[in-house]
Amino acid sequence: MSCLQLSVPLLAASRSKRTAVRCASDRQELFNRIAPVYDNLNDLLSFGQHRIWKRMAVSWSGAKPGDSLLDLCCGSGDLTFLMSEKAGERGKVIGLDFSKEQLSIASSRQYLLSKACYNNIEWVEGDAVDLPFSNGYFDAITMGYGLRNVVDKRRAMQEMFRVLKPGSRVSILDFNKSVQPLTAFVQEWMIDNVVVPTATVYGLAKEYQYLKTSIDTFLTGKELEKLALDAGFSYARHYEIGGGLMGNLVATR
Ligand SMILES: C/C(=C\Cc1cc(O)c2ccccc2c1O)CCC[C@H](C)CCC[C@H](C)CCCC(C)C
Ligand SMILES: C[S@@+](CC[C@H](N)C(=O)[O-])C[C@H]1O[C@@H](n2cnc3c(N)ncnc32)[C@H](O)[C@@H]1O
Repeated sequence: MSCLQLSVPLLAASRSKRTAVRCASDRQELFNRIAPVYDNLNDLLSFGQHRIWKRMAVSWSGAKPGDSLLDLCCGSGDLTFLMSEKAGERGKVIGLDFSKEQLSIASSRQYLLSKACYNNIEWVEGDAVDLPFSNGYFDAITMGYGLRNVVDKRRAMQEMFRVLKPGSRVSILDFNKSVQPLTAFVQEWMIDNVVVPTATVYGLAKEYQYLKTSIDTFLTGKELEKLALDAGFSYARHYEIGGGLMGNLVATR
């Protein structure tokens, strides 16, 4: 069984350093594989709603003109481009990801979209659990659909705390691991009966089946708030959006 199917208890029990590294590389390869169709499938499968959820995440980050901003697990750059528009030409945005293919798509989109402010973007290949930035460097951080995919979530939260300026915010958008049985049922039904069958057409059934496992083994809103407070954040609040299917954690350093 690949670690894309392992539950957290199994993963935690067998978590040698080697297992965690293999799991991270399995996920890195997964996002490299889906990179060519990732954006189109997100638009198709959420009827474009994911763009609204991403705008909400960026607004909650408090990003403003002239800021130094980080979009963590940037993928193809959706939130990076939104943060770039917030920072403006006086600001700067770093989009960090460990998938070469996702960063390649992001860089191509930057060229094709060719908005003046997008010159403030720098793409960095790196790991969310070992950020190549000094302490207290960023005015705001976004992380869209990334935390659920990071093996060592605690370490990633500690790194976000470290590189944020005091009083600044992180805004973390992801699927919501709902405690409401009906919401959880609808989310699972959509993935099983719409998302995976659609992904199967592109030969990516396994990759999108991982979505369900990763949500099942994710943290609830309350657990995410505790993760942030344990990392040192002074304030943390998780908001359910998209009818409870998605959630956004806002934490202040
Ligand atoms: C932007 C979205 C998901 C990004 C995403 C995150 C991951 O961790 C993945 C892992 C493996 C493969 C793909 C992804 C991935 O795409 C959210 C929207 C896209 C979703 C794929 C669609 C989810 C459908 C919802 C469960 C129901 C939507 C209801 C609709 C708004 C009426
Ligand atoms: C679902 S995509 C999200 C992309 C983008 N933020 C968005 O909202 O569409 C998750 C991204 O997280 C990246 N990722 C997962 N674990 C990571 C890690 N430990 N370090 C850096 N990037 C990571 C993957 O390569 C992938 O591009």
